[in-house]
Amino acid sequence: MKREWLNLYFVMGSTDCDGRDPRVVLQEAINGGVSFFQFREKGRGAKVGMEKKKLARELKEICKRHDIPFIVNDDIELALEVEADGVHIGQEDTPFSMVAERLTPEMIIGVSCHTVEEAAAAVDDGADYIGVGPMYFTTTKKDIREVKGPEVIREIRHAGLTVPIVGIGGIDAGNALDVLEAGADGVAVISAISKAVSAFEAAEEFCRIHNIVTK
Ligand SMILES: Cc1ncc(COP(=O)(O)OP(=O)(O)O)c(N)n1
Ligand SMILES: Cc1nc(C(=O)O)sc1CCOP(=O)(O)O
Ligand SMILES: [Mg+2]
Repeated sequence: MKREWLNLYFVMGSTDCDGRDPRVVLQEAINGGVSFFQFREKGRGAKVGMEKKKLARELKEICKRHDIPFIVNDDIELALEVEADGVHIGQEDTPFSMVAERLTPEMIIGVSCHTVEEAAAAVDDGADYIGVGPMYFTTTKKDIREVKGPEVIREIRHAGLTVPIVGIGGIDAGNALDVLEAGADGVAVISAISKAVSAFEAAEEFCRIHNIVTK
Protein backbone atom coordinates (compact mmCIF):
# COMPACT_ATOMS: atom_id res chain seq x y z
CA MET A 1 0.00 0.00 0.00
CA LYS A 2 1.10 3.57 -0.63
CA ARG A 3 2.00 5.47 2.55
CA GLU A 4 0.62 8.74 1.12
CA TRP A 5 -2.86 7.20 0.91
CA LEU A 6 -3.02 7.81 4.67
CA ASN A 7 -2.48 11.59 4.38
CA LEU A 8 -6.14 12.29 5.08
CA TYR A 9 -8.16 9.22 6.03
CA PHE A 10 -11.90 9.87 6.21
CA VAL A 11 -13.87 7.36 8.33
CA MET A 12 -17.66 7.61 8.14
CA GLY A 13 -21.07 5.96 8.19
CA SER A 14 -24.61 7.26 7.82
CA THR A 15 -24.96 7.99 11.57
CA ASP A 16 -22.01 10.43 11.49
CA CYS A 17 -23.56 12.89 9.05
CA ASP A 18 -26.13 14.78 11.15
CA GLY A 19 -28.92 13.67 8.82
CA ARG A 20 -27.13 14.68 5.62
CA ASP A 21 -26.81 12.22 2.75
CA PRO A 22 -23.53 10.30 3.36
CA ARG A 23 -22.97 10.06 -0.40
CA VAL A 24 -22.98 13.85 -0.67
CA VAL A 25 -20.75 14.21 2.41
CA LEU A 26 -18.24 11.72 0.96
CA GLN A 27 -18.23 13.44 -2.43
CA GLU A 28 -17.61 16.83 -0.82
CA ALA A 29 -14.84 15.41 1.38
CA ILE A 30 -13.14 13.81 -1.63
CA ASN A 31 -13.36 17.11 -3.53
CA GLY A 32 -11.63 18.69 -0.52
CA GLY A 33 -8.72 16.23 -0.65
CA VAL A 34 -9.50 13.05 1.30
CA SER A 35 -7.05 10.30 0.23
CA PHE A 36 -8.46 7.13 1.88
CA PHE A 37 -11.94 6.13 3.03
CA GLN A 38 -13.33 3.70 5.61
CA PHE A 39 -17.02 2.75 5.68
CA ARG A 40 -17.84 2.49 9.41
CA GLU A 41 -21.59 1.94 9.74
CA LYS A 42 -22.06 1.85 13.52
CA GLY A 43 -24.16 3.16 16.37
CA ARG A 44 -27.83 3.87 16.99
CA GLY A 45 -29.79 3.96 13.73
CA ALA A 46 -27.00 2.35 11.70
CA LYS A 47 -28.08 0.55 8.56
CA VAL A 48 -28.00 -3.25 8.54
CA GLY A 49 -28.47 -6.03 5.98
CA MET A 50 -29.39 -5.05 2.43
CA GLU A 51 -29.54 -1.34 3.25
CA LYS A 52 -26.00 -1.40 4.65
CA LYS A 53 -24.79 -3.31 1.61
CA LYS A 54 -26.48 -0.87 -0.78
CA LEU A 55 -24.88 2.13 0.92
CA ALA A 56 -21.49 0.37 0.93
CA ARG A 57 -21.74 -0.21 -2.82
CA GLU A 58 -22.75 3.40 -3.48
CA LEU A 59 -19.90 4.83 -1.38
CA LYS A 60 -17.44 2.41 -2.95
CA GLU A 61 -18.52 3.58 -6.41
CA ILE A 62 -17.84 7.21 -5.44
CA CYS A 63 -14.38 6.25 -4.14
CA LYS A 64 -13.63 4.25 -7.29
CA ARG A 65 -14.41 7.22 -9.53
CA HIS A 66 -11.72 9.19 -7.68
CA ASP A 67 -9.15 6.39 -7.17
CA ILE A 68 -9.64 6.48 -3.40
CA PRO A 69 -9.19 3.12 -1.65
CA PHE A 70 -12.41 1.87 -0.01
CA ILE A 71 -11.95 0.12 3.34
CA VAL A 72 -14.68 -1.63 5.37
CA ASN A 73 -14.70 -1.46 9.17
CA ASP A 74 -15.08 -4.78 11.05
CA ASP A 75 -17.34 -6.56 8.53
CA ILE A 76 -15.17 -9.00 6.57
CA GLU A 77 -18.07 -10.60 4.70
CA LEU A 78 -19.32 -7.20 3.51
CA ALA A 79 -15.81 -6.27 2.38
CA LEU A 80 -15.68 -9.41 0.24
CA GLU A 81 -19.20 -8.98 -1.12
CA VAL A 82 -18.65 -5.41 -2.30
CA GLU A 83 -15.06 -6.09 -3.40
CA ALA A 84 -13.59 -3.50 -1.06
CA ASP A 85 -9.90 -2.64 -1.18
CA GLY A 86 -9.45 -3.77 2.41
CA VAL A 87 -10.70 -3.96 5.97
CA HIS A 88 -9.96 -2.27 9.28
CA ILE A 89 -10.00 -4.39 12.45
CA GLY A 90 -9.56 -3.53 16.12
CA GLN A 91 -8.03 -5.44 19.01
CA GLU A 92 -11.49 -6.83 19.92
CA ASP A 93 -12.47 -7.80 16.35
CA THR A 94 -11.81 -10.96 14.32
CA PRO A 95 -8.12 -11.92 14.84
CA PHE A 96 -5.66 -10.88 12.12
CA SER A 97 -4.82 -14.46 11.02
CA MET A 98 -8.50 -15.32 10.47
CA VAL A 99 -9.09 -12.10 8.53
CA ALA A 100 -5.99 -12.63 6.37
CA GLU A 101 -7.17 -16.18 5.57
CA ARG A 102 -10.51 -14.89 4.24
CA LEU A 103 -9.18 -11.98 2.16
CA THR A 104 -7.34 -12.02 -1.13
CA PRO A 105 -3.60 -11.24 -0.79
CA GLU A 106 -3.76 -7.77 -2.35
CA MET A 107 -6.40 -6.56 0.10
CA ILE A 108 -5.28 -4.02 2.70
CA ILE A 109 -5.59 -4.87 6.41
CA GLY A 110 -5.45 -2.01 8.91
CA VAL A 111 -5.26 -2.70 12.65
CA SER A 112 -6.13 -0.44 15.63
CA CYS A 113 -3.34 -0.17 18.19
CA HIS A 114 -3.05 1.69 21.48
CA THR A 115 0.44 0.75 22.69
CA VAL A 116 3.92 -0.02 21.37
CA GLU A 117 3.34 -3.71 22.16
CA GLU A 118 0.13 -3.85 20.10
CA ALA A 119 1.86 -2.01 17.26
CA ALA A 120 4.78 -4.47 17.27
CA ALA A 121 2.36 -7.42 17.25
CA ALA A 122 0.37 -5.89 14.37
CA VAL A 123 3.58 -5.46 12.37
CA ASP A 124 4.55 -9.10 13.08
CA ASP A 125 1.10 -10.20 11.90
CA GLY A 126 1.59 -8.29 8.63
CA ALA A 127 -0.66 -5.24 9.08
CA ASP A 128 -0.46 -2.83 6.13
CA TYR A 129 -1.04 0.16 8.40
CA ILE A 130 -2.05 0.86 11.98
CA GLY A 131 -4.56 3.32 13.44
CA VAL A 132 -3.36 4.65 16.78
CA GLY A 133 -5.81 6.22 19.20
CA PRO A 134 -7.47 7.85 20.83
CA MET A 135 -5.22 10.85 20.30
CA TYR A 136 -7.74 13.10 22.07
CA PHE A 137 -11.08 12.71 23.76
CA THR A 138 -13.96 11.97 21.43
CA THR A 139 -17.65 11.20 21.79
CA THR A 140 -17.87 9.61 18.35
CA LYS A 141 -16.73 6.21 19.65
CA LYS A 142 -18.29 5.16 22.95
CA ASP A 143 -15.79 2.46 24.00
CA ILE A 144 -12.51 4.35 23.58
CA ARG A 145 -9.34 3.44 25.47
CA GLU A 146 -7.37 5.85 27.67
CA VAL A 147 -6.34 9.03 25.87
CA LYS A 148 -2.55 9.02 25.53
CA GLY A 149 -2.11 11.73 22.94
CA PRO A 150 0.44 11.87 20.09
CA GLU A 151 3.19 10.71 22.51
CA VAL A 152 2.27 7.06 21.88
CA ILE A 153 3.02 7.54 18.16
CA ARG A 154 6.40 9.03 19.09
CA GLU A 155 7.06 5.92 21.24
CA ILE A 156 6.11 3.58 18.39
CA ARG A 157 8.54 5.38 16.06
CA HIS A 158 11.28 5.37 18.74
CA ALA A 159 10.82 1.60 18.99
CA GLY A 160 11.94 1.48 15.34
CA LEU A 161 8.59 0.64 13.78
CA THR A 162 8.28 2.12 10.30
CA VAL A 163 4.78 0.81 9.57
CA PRO A 164 2.41 3.39 8.04
CA ILE A 165 0.52 5.09 10.90
CA VAL A 166 -2.60 7.24 11.21
CA GLY A 167 -3.60 8.90 14.44
CA ILE A 168 -7.32 8.80 15.26
CA GLY A 169 -9.71 10.17 17.88
CA GLY A 170 -10.73 13.79 18.49
CA ILE A 171 -8.52 15.12 15.71
CA ASP A 172 -9.40 18.51 14.29
CA ALA A 173 -7.63 21.31 12.43
CA GLY A 174 -6.28 22.67 15.72
CA ASN A 175 -4.40 19.54 16.84
CA ALA A 176 -3.63 17.61 13.62
CA LEU A 177 -0.16 19.14 13.31
CA ASP A 178 0.88 17.66 16.70
CA VAL A 179 -0.18 14.18 15.54
CA LEU A 180 1.79 14.48 12.29
CA GLU A 181 4.86 15.90 14.04
CA ALA A 182 4.84 12.92 16.42
CA GLY A 183 5.48 10.65 13.42
CA ALA A 184 2.08 9.81 11.94
CA ASP A 185 1.81 9.61 8.16
CA GLY A 186 -1.65 11.06 8.33
CA VAL A 187 -4.77 11.62 10.38
CA ALA A 188 -7.99 9.62 10.46
CA VAL A 189 -11.02 11.80 11.04
CA ILE A 190 -14.75 11.32 11.48
CA SER A 191 -16.71 14.22 12.99
CA ALA A 192 -14.39 17.10 12.10
CA ILE A 193 -15.27 16.36 8.46
CA SER A 194 -18.62 14.52 8.57
CA LYS A 195 -20.28 17.09 10.85
CA ALA A 196 -18.61 20.18 9.40
CA VAL A 197 -20.83 22.80 7.78
CA SER A 198 -18.74 22.15 4.66
CA ALA A 199 -17.00 18.75 4.41
CA PHE A 200 -15.15 20.20 1.42
CA GLU A 201 -13.63 23.09 3.38
CA ALA A 202 -12.88 20.89 6.41
CA ALA A 203 -10.97 18.39 4.25
CA GLU A 204 -9.14 21.19 2.45
CA GLU A 205 -7.99 22.62 5.79
CA PHE A 206 -6.55 19.22 6.86
CA CYS A 207 -4.68 19.00 3.55
CA ARG A 208 -3.14 22.44 4.13
CA ILE A 209 -1.93 21.26 7.56
CA HIS A 210 -0.46 18.07 6.07
CA ASN A 211 1.44 20.13 3.51
CA ILE A 212 3.08 22.15 6.30
CA VAL A 213 4.69 18.95 7.63
CA THR A 214 5.68 17.37 4.33
CA LYS A 215 7.07 20.47 2.58
C1 LIG B 1 -8.06 4.12 11.13
C2 LIG B 1 -8.81 3.54 12.28
N1 LIG B 1 -8.18 3.41 13.45
C3 LIG B 1 -8.83 2.90 14.51
C4 LIG B 1 -10.15 2.49 14.39
C5 LIG B 1 -10.89 1.87 15.55
O1 LIG B 1 -11.16 0.49 15.34
P1 LIG B 1 -11.82 -0.36 16.52
O2 LIG B 1 -10.99 -0.24 17.72
O3 LIG B 1 -12.08 -1.71 16.00
O4 LIG B 1 -13.20 0.37 16.78
P2 LIG B 1 -14.43 0.54 15.80
O5 LIG B 1 -14.08 1.56 14.78
O6 LIG B 1 -14.69 -0.78 15.13
O7 LIG B 1 -15.56 0.96 16.66
C6 LIG B 1 -10.76 2.64 13.14
N2 LIG B 1 -12.04 2.26 12.93
N3 LIG B 1 -10.08 3.16 12.11
C1 LIG C 1 -13.30 5.16 15.26
C2 LIG C 1 -12.42 5.60 16.36
N1 LIG C 1 -11.40 4.83 16.82
C3 LIG C 1 -10.74 5.40 17.83
C4 LIG C 1 -9.60 4.77 18.54
O1 LIG C 1 -9.12 5.33 19.52
O2 LIG C 1 -9.20 3.70 18.08
S1 LIG C 1 -11.34 6.92 18.23
C5 LIG C 1 -12.52 6.81 17.01
C6 LIG C 1 -13.50 7.89 16.72
C7 LIG C 1 -12.93 9.00 15.87
O3 LIG C 1 -13.93 9.93 15.62
P1 LIG C 1 -13.67 11.50 15.70
O4 LIG C 1 -12.74 11.86 14.60
O5 LIG C 1 -15.04 12.10 15.48
O6 LIG C 1 -13.17 11.80 17.06
MG1 LIG D 1 -13.64 -2.57 15.10
